Amino acid sequence: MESSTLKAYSAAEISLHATKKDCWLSIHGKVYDVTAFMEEHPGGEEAILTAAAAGGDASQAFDEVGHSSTATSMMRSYLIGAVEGHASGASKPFFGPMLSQSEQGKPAETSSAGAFLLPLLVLGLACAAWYYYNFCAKVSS
Ligand code: HEM
Repeated sequence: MESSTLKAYSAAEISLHATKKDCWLSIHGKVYDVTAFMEEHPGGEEAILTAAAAGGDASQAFDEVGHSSTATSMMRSYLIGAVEGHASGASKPFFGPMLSQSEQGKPAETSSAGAFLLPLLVLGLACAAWYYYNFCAKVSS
């Protein structure tokens, strides 16, 4: 994968770039130079600078905002490297938390209940139609 060709940066090095004119962030094991993006960031410069000043690891802050898929695809343009020793981070899927939630949460139950009710509904309608046509046939004859 691309992560193997990325340059590795230590957490200490990333934290040195925490100003408006030179700002790096690490998000899920990848390093982004967001200097050029800060002014355009819809969430404001401050949000990014605060995350950078806090040591550069903005993974949690980024996830908590619930950034859109547009935001995640924009990140690619600012990617400059990977965090040193963060092997799992590079391969960790971004949607991991969301997937595990739906695996154990209510959405799964709802969909299996729906899958069970639909055939019952079809069967019910078929029985009603059968009864209706039989009844009509008896009345008309
Ligand atoms: C490379 C990193 C980042 C990119 C590309 C990015 C991109 C974006 C984009 C495109 C939006 C508009 C809403 C959306 O599409 O989700 C947004 C909103 C926002 N972002 Fe970021 N963002 C980054 C990092 C961060 C970080 C580190 C924080 C720290 C807290 C942050 C906080 C916010 C906030 C507060 C909003 C506003 C949400 C709202 O008003 O609903 N972002 N960001």
